[in-house]
Amino acid sequence: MDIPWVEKYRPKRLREIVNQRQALEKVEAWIKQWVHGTPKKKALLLAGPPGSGKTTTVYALANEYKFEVIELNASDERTFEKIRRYLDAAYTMDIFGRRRKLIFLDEADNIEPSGAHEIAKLIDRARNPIIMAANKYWEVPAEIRNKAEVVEYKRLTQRDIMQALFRIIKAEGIFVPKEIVAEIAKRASGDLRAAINDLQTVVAGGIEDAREVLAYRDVEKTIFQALGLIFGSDNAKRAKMATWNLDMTPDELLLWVDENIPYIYYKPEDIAEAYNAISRADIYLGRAKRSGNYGLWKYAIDMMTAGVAVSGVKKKGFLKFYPPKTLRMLKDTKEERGIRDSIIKKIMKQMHMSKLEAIETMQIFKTIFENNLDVAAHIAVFLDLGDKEIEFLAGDKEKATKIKGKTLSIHRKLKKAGIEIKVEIEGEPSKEIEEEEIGEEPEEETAEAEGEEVSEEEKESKEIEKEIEEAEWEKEEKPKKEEKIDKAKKKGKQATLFDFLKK
Ligand SMILES: Nc1ncnc2c1ncn2[C@@H]1O[C@H](COP(=O)(O)OP(=O)(O)OP(=O)(O)O)[C@@H](O)[C@H]1O
Repeated sequence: MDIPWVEKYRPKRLREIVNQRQALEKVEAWIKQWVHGTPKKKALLLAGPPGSGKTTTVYALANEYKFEVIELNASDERTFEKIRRYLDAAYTMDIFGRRRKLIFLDEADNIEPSGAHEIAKLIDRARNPIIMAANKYWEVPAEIRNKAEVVEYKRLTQRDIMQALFRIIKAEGIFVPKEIVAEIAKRASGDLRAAINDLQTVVAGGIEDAREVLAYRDVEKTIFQALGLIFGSDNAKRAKMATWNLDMTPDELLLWVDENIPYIYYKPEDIAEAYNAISRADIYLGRAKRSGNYGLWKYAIDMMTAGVAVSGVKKKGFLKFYPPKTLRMLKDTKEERGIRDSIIKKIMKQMHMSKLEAIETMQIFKTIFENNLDVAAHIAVFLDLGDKEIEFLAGDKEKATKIKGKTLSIHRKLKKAGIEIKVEIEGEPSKEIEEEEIGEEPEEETAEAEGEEVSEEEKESKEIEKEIEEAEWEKEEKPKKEEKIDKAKKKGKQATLFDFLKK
C-alpha cells in the first residue's frame, strides 16, 4: 500500500516547515537552553489550528537536536504514570549514550482538571524538555498553561498550502493543474494535513475526475444519494465516493447496502457476488472492532462500496431503496436519525468531542449497551439519555428496560449527593428527572424484572442489602465523590465520563 503523503513528506528539518518562522525561532531558542542547562519555563505549549505544523515541529526539532521523542496523548488515562516513568528514567539512560528524551504531550486541551495538577507537578520536577500541543489553547487547564511558554502557530494561508502541495507534486514527478491545486488549498481552510490527503486522493483517482471528486467532498450526502452512487453504476471510483460526507458509520452503511442488494441485481449469481463482497466487508469491520485498529475500516468501505458496485449487472433507471429492517423497528428513519443525532450531540457536548469522534464513540457505546448493562446505565446517566436514546443504543427493548431500571438507582445516589446531570443540546431541553421517578425502586435489581417469582423474604433481604450498600456508599464513597465534584466545579468543568465510571 502507498505510504500516506502526510507521512512521506513530513518535513524532517525545521527549515522545511512553511510559514511558522516566529514560532520556530521561539522553539529553537528554548531547546538550546535545554542543551546548555535548564530553561526558566520547562514546558512549551504549541497552540494553533490543526495541520499547521505543531507535531512536525516536535519531530524535526528532535531530529536536529538529537532527542528521542516520547509521544503521549493527554486523553490517555495512563499518561501520568508514563510521564513519571520517563522523567525518572531519562538521566540514567543518558549514561549509556542513548538519546535524551523529549516528552511530547499532544491534545493538551483534553487534560482533565485532576490530571492537570499531576502534570503541573511533573513539569516542576522535569529534567527533560516537555512540549505540549493544543488546538484550543484556552481549554488547556490554567495550572499547566501558566507553567509553559506559549508558542502560537498561525493558520496557514492558501498560498502556504499551495507551496507545500507543489513541493510534493514535484517530488512525485507528476502533473497537477494549478487550478486544481488552488481548489484543494482553498477547501482545506488552513489545514495542510487535509490538503495533502485530498491531493493524494485526487491523484490516485485520476486528475480528469478531480473536479467531480472535489465537489463530492463538499456536499453532505444522504444515504439515498450514497446508495445511488454504489448501485447506480459499475464504476468503483464513483462508488467509493459514496462515503464521503456521509454522516453514518460503516456498520450502518453496510446494513443499508445489505438490505438493498436483492432488489438491484437480476441474476442470482450477481446477487451472490454482491453478498460475497459485503461479507468480506463485515469481516474487516469485525476485526476493526475487536482489535481497535480502525485503519481496517478502509478495506471494509472499499468492499461494501466498490466491491458491490462491480458485482454483476444491475437494474437501470430509477432505483428505489429500502431502509434496513433492523432500523425499521424504530418506526421510521426520520425518528431514528433524530434519536441518533441527539445522542451524538450529547456525546459531543459531554465528552468535548468532534462529530466524527462522537460517532465512533457512539458505536463503542452501542457495544457496551448490548453487553454490559451496569456500565451502560452509568453512561446513560452521564449523557442524560432519554428512554428512546437508551433503546436505540441497547438495540432491544428488554435490555433498555433493565438499563433504565439501573439508571434510577444511580439517579437516587446522585440526588443524595446533591449532583444533578443535565445535558442540554440545541433545540432540545434536557429531560427532567421526575421526583417520584427517583424515589422508585429500580426494576432490574429485583428478580421480578427477570420474570421470576420472588418471595417476601427475598424481597426484604434484597432491601436490607441495598440499605447496607447505600449506607456504605454514604460513608465512604460520597465524601470522595463530593470532593471530586467540588474540585471539578472550581476548575469550571464537569466531572468526566471516566470519573463517573470510576465511581
Ligand atoms: N507549516 C508546515 N510546513 C510544512 N508541512 C506542514 C506544515 N504544517 C503541516 N504540515 C504537513 O501537514 C501534516 C500535518 O501536520 P502536523 O501533524 O504537524 O499538524 P499539527 O499542527 O500537529 O496538527 P494537529 O493539531 O491536528 O495534530 C504533516 O505531515 C506535514 O507534512
